[in-house]
Amino acid sequence: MALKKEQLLLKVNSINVDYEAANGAVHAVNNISFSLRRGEILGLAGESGCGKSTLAYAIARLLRPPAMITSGEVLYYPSAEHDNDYQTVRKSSLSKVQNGHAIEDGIDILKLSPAQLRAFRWNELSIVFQSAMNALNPVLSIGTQITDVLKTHCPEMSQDARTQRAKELLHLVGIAPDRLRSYPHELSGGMRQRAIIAIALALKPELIIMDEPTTALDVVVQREILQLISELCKEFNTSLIFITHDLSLLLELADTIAIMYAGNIIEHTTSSELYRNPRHPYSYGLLNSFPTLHGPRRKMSGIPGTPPDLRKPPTGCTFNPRCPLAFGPCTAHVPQLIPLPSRAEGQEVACHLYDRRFRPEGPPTAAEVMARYELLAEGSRSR
Ligand SMILES: Nc1ncnc2c1ncn2[C@@H]1O[C@H](COP(=O)(O)OP(=O)(O)OP(=O)(O)O)[C@@H](O)[C@H]1O
Repeated sequence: MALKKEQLLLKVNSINVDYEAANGAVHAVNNISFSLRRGEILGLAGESGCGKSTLAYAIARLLRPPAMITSGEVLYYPSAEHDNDYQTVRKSSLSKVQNGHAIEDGIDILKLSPAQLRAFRWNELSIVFQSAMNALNPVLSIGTQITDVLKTHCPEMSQDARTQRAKELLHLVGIAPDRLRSYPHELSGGMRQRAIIAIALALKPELIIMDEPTTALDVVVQREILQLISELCKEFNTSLIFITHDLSLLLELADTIAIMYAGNIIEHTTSSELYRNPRHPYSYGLLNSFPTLHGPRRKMSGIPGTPPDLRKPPTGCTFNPRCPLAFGPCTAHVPQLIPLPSRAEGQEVACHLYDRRFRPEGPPTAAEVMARYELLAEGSRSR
């Protein structure tokens, strides 16, 4: 999607990640490119194993062997303005990360040295992992865990100022500041998740990555946490990459959604556009695989079949063996993620059905896609 320069926070260019294995490399992320605005909440969705975590961890430089980033760049454009409280800290962390490069040119995260990465993490980017609730240290109070982050990254901050900041952070995430002395086991699941979010926000990073942060919580608490995340991102203009296989969550939280399939982004658009007009047959199937709380009732069909083996993905479009609308070009050519010409919001789709060279009559209607899915489902039931 085209962005004004000052809005741009992250630009991922043609990133590829493989997992090396004795029986062949797993192509977990395949030539993915996208941009992220300041303050944007981007949801990454797709079935288990499609590469969501690998992509996010590649951006954060958290992958370890056998994972290998084989090519690409991840350009980061931090804001030139600094929050008053953190002016000195950010200035010094950024100058380490920049290493003489102008911010306008972007800083390639993939080229940062270990020392630069240390300055980059927490200050510029923080991460909330899967099963984050268990990431808290059981033998340290919540307050100590927050002040430890501040101590490591803002050594010049006094103990009193750190405690004050920890109280502010707890208040921000809806935990009473007197809980500073509580240990993780004394907090409910939802409160522990809030504490994790407080830690992620401690140094006011520009970007947070959250990988399935709410899956262990019940639905009501999950909604409360999502609401909190959304409010905090808006308040601080923080960008968020939120990973989940639960598309219904993303439709409520995210500004934009990238749907992944077998290591590729196959559709990238706004949440509202995806909900109203999914374009890729896979997005359509995914949306119709779960009930939504709002909007018109959809007939649920699911997507018959399973994702491919990423060591030997099918030729052409990787979704073609499961696609109810696959036709000639789908097995022969790899579709590229390209903007739909008529879409002002920059909806991008990687599907030959939208390529007039292959389908001069234009893409199928939603009713046509649905009818084909039903046929496919009937076929797989009768087998
Ligand atoms: N250490 C590893 N060695 C080999 N293959 C791996 C390794 N880790 C992940 N993979 C493979 O890489 C692909 C992408 O995995 P990844 O965890 O990124 O997917 P995901 O979409 O985040 O899945 P989930 O929703 O289940 O977390 C999968 O096919 C997975 O089997």
